[in-house]
Amino acid sequence: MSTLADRRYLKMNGLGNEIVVIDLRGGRAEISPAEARAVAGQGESRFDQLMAIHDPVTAGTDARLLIYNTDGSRSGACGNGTRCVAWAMMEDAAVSRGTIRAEGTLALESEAGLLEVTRRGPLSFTVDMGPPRLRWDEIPLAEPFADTRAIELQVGPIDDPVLHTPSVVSMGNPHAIFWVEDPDAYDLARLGPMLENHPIFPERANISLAAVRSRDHIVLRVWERGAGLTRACGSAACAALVAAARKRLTGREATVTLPGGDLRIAWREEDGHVLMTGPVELEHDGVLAPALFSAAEAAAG
Ligand SMILES: N[C@@H](CCC[C@H](N)C(=O)O)C(=O)O
Repeated sequence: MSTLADRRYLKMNGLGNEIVVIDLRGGRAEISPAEARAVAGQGESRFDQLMAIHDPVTAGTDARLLIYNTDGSRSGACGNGTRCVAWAMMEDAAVSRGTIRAEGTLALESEAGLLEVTRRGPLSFTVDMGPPRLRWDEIPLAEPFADTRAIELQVGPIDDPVLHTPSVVSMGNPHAIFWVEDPDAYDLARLGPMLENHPIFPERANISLAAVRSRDHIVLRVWERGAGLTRACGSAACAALVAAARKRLTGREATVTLPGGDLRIAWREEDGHVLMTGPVELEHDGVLAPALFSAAEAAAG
């Protein structure tokens, strides 16, 4: 029987980015890709990202996060999900273990590094997403590019020239940002899978269409690696602000408007860290039914 069967979960969202939070502290095993897909495949526990809270490894941190996409793959970062985890660890009676906190910070380790989260209000959090990675081999790309503000991409079947010169940024996960006049004018459900799996991205990439409306306003739509079209992606919003500031299209602070709403992003001058502020919402809590996992176990042999 899966270690996830009968386990409590929280269904949350960050600007409509669907997040499931599961507490696996107490030495519980990591979730397998098949288990993640089994949870994602159910109506009630459907997610864009599953955030698994594990025991901390590094002294001085509060927890370690493992982040799963709908297709069972893992990601180093998830901005919207990290805010949801912080809410659960400060506010949910079970996950907070009786230490409900109306304010304060949490230090969360992800596979991409340390994420510090500060509570701003009952449903509002700021995540310090750390510095962006801008070198071609940090993103990573399959071949060297001296300047990642714009790379030349060979995309045979796409004839729109603006879709051949994305900016690329890693926020702990790979992002390609295509600069367009109107993100809604493109069929992102068709372009997304083609660009996500382009051979220049050996670890695939999150694909954004971005329009700069003013020095402090970007409009964004995102096709997420491993999850598809989502209503918001926090790390993509951070990547878009960094890329826009590097191209001198905006300053170092902007509101990023996604289909699910607004995030405020700041690229701090002093230490180069990117700060993301936005809301969370609890939709329901539930218990994962053992039956969810029989198919996953059968498939895993
Ligand atoms: N929605 C997330 C990012 C999710 C991770 C992504 N799909 C990946 O595989 O890198 C966010 O809010 O940052």
